Amino acid sequence: MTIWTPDSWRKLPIKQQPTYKNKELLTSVEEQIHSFPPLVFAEETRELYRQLGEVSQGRGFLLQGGDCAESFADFNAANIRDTFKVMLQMAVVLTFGGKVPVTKIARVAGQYAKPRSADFEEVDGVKLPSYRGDIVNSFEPNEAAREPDPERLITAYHHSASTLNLLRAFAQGGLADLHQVNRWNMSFVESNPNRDRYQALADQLKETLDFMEVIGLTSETTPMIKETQLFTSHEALLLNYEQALTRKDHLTDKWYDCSAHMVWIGERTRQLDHAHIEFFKGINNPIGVKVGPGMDPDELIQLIDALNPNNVPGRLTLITRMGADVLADKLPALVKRVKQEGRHVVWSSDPMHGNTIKASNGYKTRNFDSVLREIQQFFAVHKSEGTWAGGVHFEMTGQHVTECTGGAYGLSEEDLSRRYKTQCDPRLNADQVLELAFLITDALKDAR
Ligand SMILES: O=C[C@H](O)[C@H](O)COP(=O)(O)O
Ligand SMILES: C=C(OP(=O)(O)O)C(=O)O
Ligand SMILES: [Mn+2]
Repeated sequence: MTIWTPDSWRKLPIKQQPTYKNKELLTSVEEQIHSFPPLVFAEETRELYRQLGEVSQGRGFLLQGGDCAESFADFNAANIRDTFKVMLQMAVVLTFGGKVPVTKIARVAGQYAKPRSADFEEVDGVKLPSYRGDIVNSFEPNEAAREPDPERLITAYHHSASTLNLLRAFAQGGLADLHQVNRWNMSFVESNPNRDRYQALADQLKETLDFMEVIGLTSETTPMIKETQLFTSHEALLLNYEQALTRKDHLTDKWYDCSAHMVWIGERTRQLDHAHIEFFKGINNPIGVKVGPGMDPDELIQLIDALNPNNVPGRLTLITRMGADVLADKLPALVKRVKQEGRHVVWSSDPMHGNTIKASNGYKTRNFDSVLREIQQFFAVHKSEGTWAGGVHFEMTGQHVTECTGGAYGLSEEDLSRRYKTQCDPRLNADQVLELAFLITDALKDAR
């Protein structure tokens, strides 16, 4: 048996890594990042681990969401604030409507690296190396911009640090006040074409807050009303970056990847004998793995054995991304087997990545109804298997983009060109994703 070290992954095959021309510069960048402060503190990560342990036992629900790919160009206070706001709005709806504590993890402050289906892509008739996320190369459609640049690792680190700094300030500094979140939700409901479906829940929430106020549970007397906790996460794709931020925690003498509270392995890099699985074995963060339609029950058990050999609740989140038409066929066997073997996992549904389509006008998109259908089926499967549908994982933004079709405003394929801003996959906009939160509360309440 080999001994795990933060760099033991380097001996194994690895997919989806950029090829840098300047290796010396790369090494020097890795050393610099290694000397930088960690982005998160191990103790916060342990708190998330504990909460996910509760989720795995059916006593909580996980809400994870954010950009497919954060971008350096969109790095500003308004974007960070709007992501924070919409996460909170959804969490309040799910907590109140589903009557269950909600753990919030954003895809933020480090979600910069993208695995791609192909090494090359065609932009306006020109064949170019694929864009692999701002931490690797530039979205600009020209050959020079697409060259992987090691300095981008440092830029990504600094952007992540300031993003996290602002998120922490928002979480503790008053922006998370429940009364405020409720006002945002009321205004969402009032202007929504489907307001009749959402009004009752919004009214009940308002009445509850009013009642709490009357009996003295106010923002002044009750810190829980005005503060919140938002954890960070990203796909830990570039293992050199993750290694540079992996630190030994002196309280416990254990290794933590301090680039985010939670990190996950993508669908394209979860081969059992490859580098990503090796790296994840040794870090003590709560971790996730994407599980696509190609997964079979034996392989899943081997994956769980590798990543959570001691079967600790909270350690492992399985993020299923099957596609609305495939889920009913593929998920039950996986869920049955994991249950039969008594493995503690958080089952979370990513209803985005199995439902990506190309619109007739060429845009990569997803339809609101397919997304909703995948989530509903996810709940239905867990209901019939007697397991807990533990969470949802969205690609979303607080911005009013037009990247996914459908929703209350009936976005059509023709609307996509109006505000199609994503640098990778299409995100649900603030209205669409909040609508989903309202629409899944019944399934959540029923599951409970
Ligand atoms: O976010 C996920 C992947 O990076 C993305 O879906 C890949 O997209 P592609 O198939 O266009 O490469
Ligand atoms: C790359 C992603 O997903 P998957 O690995 O499931 O394709 C993603 O979450 O952006
Ligand atoms: Mn994506």
